[in-house]
Amino acid sequence: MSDIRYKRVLLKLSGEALMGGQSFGIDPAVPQRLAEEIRPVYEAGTQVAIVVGGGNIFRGLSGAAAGMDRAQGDNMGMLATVINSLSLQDCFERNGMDCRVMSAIEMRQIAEPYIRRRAIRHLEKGRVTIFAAGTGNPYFTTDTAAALRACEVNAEVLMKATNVDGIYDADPKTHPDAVRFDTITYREVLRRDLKVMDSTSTALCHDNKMPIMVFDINHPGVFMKAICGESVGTTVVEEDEQ
Ligand SMILES: Nc1ncnc2c1ncn2[C@@H]1O[C@H](COP(=O)(O)OP(=O)(O)OP(=O)(O)O)[C@@H](O)[C@H]1O
Ligand SMILES: O=c1ccn([C@@H]2O[C@H](COP(=O)(O)O)[C@@H](O)[C@H]2O)c(=O)[nH]1
Repeated sequence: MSDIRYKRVLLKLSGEALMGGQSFGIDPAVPQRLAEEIRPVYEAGTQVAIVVGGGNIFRGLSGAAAGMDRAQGDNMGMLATVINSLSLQDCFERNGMDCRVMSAIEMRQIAEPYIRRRAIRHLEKGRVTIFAAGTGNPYFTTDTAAALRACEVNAEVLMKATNVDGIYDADPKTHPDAVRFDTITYREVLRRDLKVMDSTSTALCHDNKMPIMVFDINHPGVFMKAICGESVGTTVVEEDEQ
């Protein structure tokens, strides 16, 4: 294995991936596998911040499509991310990792409130630090929360761990002939309207020079490879880096 390249990263985990083989909720085997994926990185001393999605439980847009008030649905979606965060914390702790959950929406009995300086302190002490409840605002996504928190805690890279092995020229789930990029610029992701991340999160990363990597978390060892700077999916870069 090559040397560790990144000392502090923000890992965005798909909520949908937590379902495993189920159609809803959390398959306990998935947090366990994630713990096994993250532990070598934790033990190697890389500081790991995490944002997890909520798509396995609720998305505000789906609620709105069914006639619900959008902001109300988004609040439910943010609470879904808290459930996922607590599930991950429980599993990570059982796997010997120190872990804290910080919520963008105050719920002090079950999670610390998100305070940027405290978050950085947790990371400096080597605790896996999970940022729950998205940005705390409706009309956003956890991808945008991940971009925001990555910038706030001075992460070196935003790693989007998902169910696809990178960014394609079309959604590979609906276009089996789609072609994967090894690298692509932020502008190109936005221009082509590629949906692997929402445009707000891509723009935020671009404006703040936050590198993005997208890879398939279902490949064992992929997180450590990414931490070592190996090419494991797609990297989003500036024009002059291509
Ligand atoms: N051009 C593209 N390249 C790669 N994936 C794409 C593209 N367009 C759409 N996708 C889809 O984006 C999804 C990746 O994001 P993910 O499932 O992590 O979604 P999310 O909304 O961030 O997660 P969550 O489940 O937490 O709500 C894949 O399911 C993939 O099918
Ligand atoms: O800042 C945020 C983040 C999320 N939401 C709501 O939560 C769900 C789940 O997040 P995903 O990114 O889709 O996994 C999302 O659909 C929004 O409804 C939010 O309102 N604000």
